[in-house]
Amino acid sequence: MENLFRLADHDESSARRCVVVNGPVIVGAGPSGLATAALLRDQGVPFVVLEKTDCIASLWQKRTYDRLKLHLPKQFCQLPKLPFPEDFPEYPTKSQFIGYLEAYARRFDINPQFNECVQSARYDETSGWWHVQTVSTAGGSRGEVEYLCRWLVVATGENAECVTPDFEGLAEFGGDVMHACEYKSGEKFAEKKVLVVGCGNSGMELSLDLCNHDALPAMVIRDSVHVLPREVMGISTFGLAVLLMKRLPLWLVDKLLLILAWLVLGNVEKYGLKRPLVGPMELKNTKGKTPVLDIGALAKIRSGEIKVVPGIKKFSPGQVELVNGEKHDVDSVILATGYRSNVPYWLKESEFFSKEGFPKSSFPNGWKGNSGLYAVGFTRRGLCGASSDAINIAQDIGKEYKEKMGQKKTSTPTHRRCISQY
Ligand SMILES: Cc1cc2nc3c(=O)[nH]c(=O)nc-3n(C[C@H](O)[C@H](O)[C@H](O)COP(=O)(O)OP(=O)(O)OC[C@H]3O[C@@H](n4cnc5c(N)ncnc54)[C@H](O)[C@@H]3O)c2cc1C
Ligand SMILES: NC(=O)C1=CN([C@@H]2O[C@H](COP(=O)(O)OP(=O)(O)OC[C@H]3O[C@@H](n4cnc5c(N)ncnc54)[C@H](OP(=O)(O)O)[C@@H]3O)[C@@H](O)[C@H]2O)C=CC1
Ligand SMILES: O=C(O)C(=O)Cc1c[nH]c2ccccc12
Repeated sequence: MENLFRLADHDESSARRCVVVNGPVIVGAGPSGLATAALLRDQGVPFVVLEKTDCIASLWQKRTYDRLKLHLPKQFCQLPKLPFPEDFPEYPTKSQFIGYLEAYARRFDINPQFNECVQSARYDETSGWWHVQTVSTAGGSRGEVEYLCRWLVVATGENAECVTPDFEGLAEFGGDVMHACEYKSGEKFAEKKVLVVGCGNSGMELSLDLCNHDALPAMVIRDSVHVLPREVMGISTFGLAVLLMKRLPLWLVDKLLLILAWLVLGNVEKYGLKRPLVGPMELKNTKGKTPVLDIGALAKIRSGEIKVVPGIKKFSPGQVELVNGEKHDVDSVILATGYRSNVPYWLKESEFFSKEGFPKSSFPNGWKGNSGLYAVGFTRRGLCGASSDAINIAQDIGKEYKEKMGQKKTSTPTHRRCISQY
């Protein structure tokens, strides 16, 4: 805590504390927050990382399934300043990636304040300080803390909250219902009829995992989806797309990807996988909708082991009714219906962030707002987008921090609850 001036209330055991941070507060200890912290550490800028769970990279540690692997080649997923170990495979496993992130935090001496959930953050124009309020998520009563800082880095991620649509009759369905983020393995679903709602990478990979555990999955595709092979003749489709995008217009890259997909996968529309009218990379860039990088689900769809069904009309006890009128018996439902940002719940700001909780300016301009506000990891470009933001942010804050340090001592905030300092 060498980087904090702690301003305690009347006594240490009191429920409210006020902490002045001589540097940025980073909200979230996922890959984005860690990358930003590492680059700040490298420049000698002090910071505090606030994390609502009890570990780093909670999405990866607590909210993903056992057999998950990165689906982009490793060179697109490593964070700045520390490459993956040489013996990592092309597509690292979840546990390898978590091990790498743990080592990353250790290497850059990043020690987040765990179990502190940011509930509100607002900028005080008069004083020029951000007021960041947290509440303890640990058992017991460590109480609430207010952090005061000049810079606020939002690193809470694009996947902070689960999207769980409100289907008619779901409350009466009676079987197991879970979101994809709670799914660990298909083991307990053997011989069960499982309805997987959604056909993004989660829906596809969970359906495949269910098949591999002898379950009977049916996957809901309510509209359309781009499925691409993860590799073409041993070359990563994503890597190829990145290379092509440097030289060719997006529409042409998309045309080439779709030709390749057709050559490798054939016509997937006959299995119910209607392609969107907009190309895969354009759709990712404009709507954030990630194309599916197939790791084997398509073969199971072809063989009929994964059934494809249209949108849901409603549920009834033990059954689902689809928009085409068909009714199916179902044992369990897995909602692979995506995620959303949680920024609108806590950040009191509407100039830089949209009401959906994403920066209004698109990549590469969405990392810096006004009054010392920053966003890392909201580019819809996965881990490589997060690294790019982190580099920009750390450079910018580093420069300002050094300027401020060069000036005369800046005023400490006057705040009614901040009565002492050390
Ligand atoms: C299943 C899955 C697989 C993926 N695979 C890939 C891949 O292979 N390659 C790739 O490039 N991208 C992938 N992604 C994209 C993913 O967004 C990134 O991998 C990465 O986790 C993003 O990092 P982040 O730090 O921005 O967000 P997160 O990893 O979500 O971290 C945000 C952190 O902020 C914390 N937090 C949230 N709200 C608060 C709050 N109010 N107060 C305090 N703390 C808070 C959370 O607990 C969390 O620890 C995948 C996503 C998912 C869901
Ligand atoms: N191995 C890996 O690296 C993996 C990576 N990921 C990544 O995680 C992120 C999140 O992926 P994912 O969880 O798949 O979320 P997505 O947002 O990509 O997909 C959500 C899916 O749910 C569907 N859906 C939403 N609401 C409904 C509804 N009411 N009825 C029927 N369908 C509905 C959507 O359909 P529609 O398109 O019509 O809205 C879409 O098919 C992505 O970036 C993905 O690439 C995920 C899994 C594995
Ligand atoms: O896996 C994800 O969620 C990503 O965001 C990684 C990613 C960024 N750009 C893409 C384009 C095609 C497929 C995956 C990605």
